[in-house]
Amino acid sequence: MTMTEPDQQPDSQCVLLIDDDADFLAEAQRALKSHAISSDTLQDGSQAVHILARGKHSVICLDWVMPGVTGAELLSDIIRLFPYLPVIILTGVSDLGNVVTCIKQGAYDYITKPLDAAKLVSVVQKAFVARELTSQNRKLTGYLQGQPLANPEFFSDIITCNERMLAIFKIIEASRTSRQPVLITGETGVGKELIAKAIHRASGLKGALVTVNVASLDDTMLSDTLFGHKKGAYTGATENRMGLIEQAKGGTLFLDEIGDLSPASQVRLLRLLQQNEYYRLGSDVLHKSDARILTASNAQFDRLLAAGSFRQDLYYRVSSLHLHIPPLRERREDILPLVRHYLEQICTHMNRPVPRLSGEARQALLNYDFPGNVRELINRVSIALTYSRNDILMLEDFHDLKPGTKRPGTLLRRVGSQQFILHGVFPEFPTLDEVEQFLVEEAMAESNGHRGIAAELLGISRPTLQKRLARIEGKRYGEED
Ligand SMILES: Nc1ncnc2c1ncn2[C@@H]1O[C@H](COP(=O)(O)OP(=O)(O)OP(=O)(O)O)[C@@H](O)[C@H]1O
Repeated sequence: MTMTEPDQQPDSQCVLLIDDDADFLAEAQRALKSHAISSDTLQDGSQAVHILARGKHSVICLDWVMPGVTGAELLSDIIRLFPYLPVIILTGVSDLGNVVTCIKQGAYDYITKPLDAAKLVSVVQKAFVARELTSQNRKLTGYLQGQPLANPEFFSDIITCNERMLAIFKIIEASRTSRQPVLITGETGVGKELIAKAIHRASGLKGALVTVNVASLDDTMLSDTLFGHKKGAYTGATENRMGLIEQAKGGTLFLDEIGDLSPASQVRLLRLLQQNEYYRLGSDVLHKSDARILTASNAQFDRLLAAGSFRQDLYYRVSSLHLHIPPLRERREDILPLVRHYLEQICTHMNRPVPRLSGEARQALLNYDFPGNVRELINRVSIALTYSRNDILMLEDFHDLKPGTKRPGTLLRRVGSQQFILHGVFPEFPTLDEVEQFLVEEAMAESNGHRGIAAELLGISRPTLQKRLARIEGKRYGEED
């Protein structure tokens, strides 16, 4: 039997210390506590499995030599029942010969007695990270094997049916309990800020999501904005001011455009990430920060690193997890659902009926590269609606969009494990009539309005096409079939 992994990792990182020596347990517990690591102790190994089954602990420290149930016996039980939990063996120097055996058996690491407090803390901290990575890997493997999203509501404001985007959602879900920094990259307008919001939502952190665009701030303004200042720190600092880090307490600090940080600001950010500590300007009182740090940039970091304009150590720090959002031209199946979504949103706002798209306009939108990505798409939809009061948006309403040639395969490609591209064209499962109208309009667009060619493409006679076109026109103007 293997105990299944609890769905979520424990909120707090808690160690279970198992040793028959009460003094050793007290000393180890004190050492961990001084680094804000909580622990429970057990002097008798016979209760260990029962307690671990509650799922509270993420790391175990286990004495090798104990009366009753020995460390060796317990280790094999723990590895069999809780294979995802790192076990650190506590052993005397004279028993070092056993270490090879227990590491081979699956123990994570060992610490020798008498206790070296710094060593204990450092091995336990590493084990927490290992535990987190194992947990993320297990979840990811499950997802990639086809499990659906467990919490689609985290991503409800992101319109997509693209496989790479869905994989990013799954990574966010799998790492939702992590407090490590995340770097989000991608071209301008791809939705990096929306992804940051989703990460914050998924984290369940109670504090706020505080966003700062660091590109517009020089070194002093950045320090002032992030860390705050003490009254009198500089001319004009007439009041104490709390920094945004403090506002993000218990929450998330999202630093946008970090590729543009000056060298001095990079050093400040590195220090904050390494030590989770900072001083307000003009103050020598040290403040602690527990805000999760997310960063984003549309820069290409390999170039910045090669040019030496971005510190390598900072890059490694901010990119514990690196999510790259693909541009819209690499996920064309998202274009029409996004157009429809924003048509509906803007029309609701303008209190007008939602127009349809002509086949030509639809084809041109599908073929356009959108260098400004979703932001540009929203602008184009909004401008088209401003120019056209008709109940059908024509190609001419989308300025500068050239009718392109159809990309082979785009419309029929399978996306995701259960979704077809049909969902990329129709918001809901379409009726036969809707599919027919779509195909007729596509054929007319493809043939540049030549009815003979369109009829041939559709495999019907010209008079039949004529009838269907008349029916579509009739519907458009509210006539009965
Ligand atoms: N998949 C999506 N679904 C719905 N709206 C989206 C999607 N992606 C982006 N948007 C919208 O597009 C606009 C731009 O998105 P966002 O600000 O998140 O992009 P960004 O990558 O952070 O851009 P920049 O690098 O310029 O800051 C926003 O209005 C956002 O709501």
